[in-house]
Amino acid sequence: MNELRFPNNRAFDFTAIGRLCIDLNANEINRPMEETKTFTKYVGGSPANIAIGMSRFGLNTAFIGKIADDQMGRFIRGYLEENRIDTGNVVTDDTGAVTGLAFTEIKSPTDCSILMYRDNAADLLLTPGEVSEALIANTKLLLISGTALAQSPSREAVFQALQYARKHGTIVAFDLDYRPYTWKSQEETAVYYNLAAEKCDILLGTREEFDRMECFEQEHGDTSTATRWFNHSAQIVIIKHGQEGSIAYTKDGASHRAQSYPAKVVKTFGAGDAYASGFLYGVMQGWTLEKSMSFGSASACIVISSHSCSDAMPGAEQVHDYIARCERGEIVV
Ligand SMILES: Nc1ncnc2c1ncn2[C@@H]1O[C@H](COP(=O)(O)OP(=O)(O)O)[C@@H](O)[C@H]1O
Ligand SMILES: O=C(O)C[C@@H](O)[C@H](O)C(=O)COP(=O)(O)O
Repeated sequence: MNELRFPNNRAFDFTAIGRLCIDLNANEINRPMEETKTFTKYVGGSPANIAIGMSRFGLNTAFIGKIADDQMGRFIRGYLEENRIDTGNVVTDDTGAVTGLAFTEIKSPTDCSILMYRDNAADLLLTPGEVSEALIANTKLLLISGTALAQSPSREAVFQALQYARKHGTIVAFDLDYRPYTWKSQEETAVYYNLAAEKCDILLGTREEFDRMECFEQEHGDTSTATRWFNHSAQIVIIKHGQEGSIAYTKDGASHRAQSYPAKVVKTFGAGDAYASGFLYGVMQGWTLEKSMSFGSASACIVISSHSCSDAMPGAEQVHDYIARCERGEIVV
């Protein structure tokens, strides 16, 4: 059973902290990057995608992050505002840092990769002093994301946000979102991931991401992962297994396995972000874990059947409709 109690009477349902970037998704799909000539620009960055998803579900959403003082940074701010996300805590960098870029290569629906350009990226320059205690105190659910832990000062900014969340009883979800870029070593990654994860109420990651975080542990496996984090603050641990679905554990010892829905896949990236927003939305509505996981899984299908991640984030009606169509056998792959 889900024992989480979200605080009442807060202006914001959801706040995400971390990366605001640009995705440049290949227009000529099903071919390698060497043969790709044109791209479509979207707002990207895993926490940005999740925040956009939450806002499309109708939640009052805010973002804490840092953008470059350039055309890309202004594009990101404008897109968040168009999507009714509060940008009062999105700071503009004044050091000449740039916007992180993710060029996506779509070789086939199952063979996708990302070429990241993240030298001197503005998002990693967020400082602890730029994290608003008032906003976190006025938020029901805070999302942190692993990549922001990769470098100072954004690493300290996330720990400061965690401290404010604990102080004010704000629930924290941690999407492990491990990206090899910007981390220096496996040990560094594991140490900071562990320090953050032990302070969080909900953990979401793929099996590979949990393995990386738990590289100092002897035992690897979904059950031992869940037990380990329940000895800290976690109430819910979700382990995602791609097309094989996902498994959720709750602190009372229950677990639930969700199958994925059929999808006409264009590209695989964006699945995790859409799943996270769908699942967290469900949990915030007080739905059962089963229903929340199904909603996340269907939301993931909608995004992987589309060209973008952020722009394709669905509204709630669209997700309910997708589930209904799957149940009627209308989506055949
Ligand atoms: N090929 C697929 N077909 C249908 N659903 C998928 C597929 N890949 C992923 N999903 C859904 O998205 C969820 C998250 O995907 P996963 O690949 O595990 O995460 P990430 O994108 O973070 O690596 C899965 O639990 C599943 O419900
Ligand atoms: O997170 C990024 O910087 C890139 C994302 O915007 C990108 O679209 C993506 O890879 C999403 O990945 P996933 O949801 O973890 O599959």
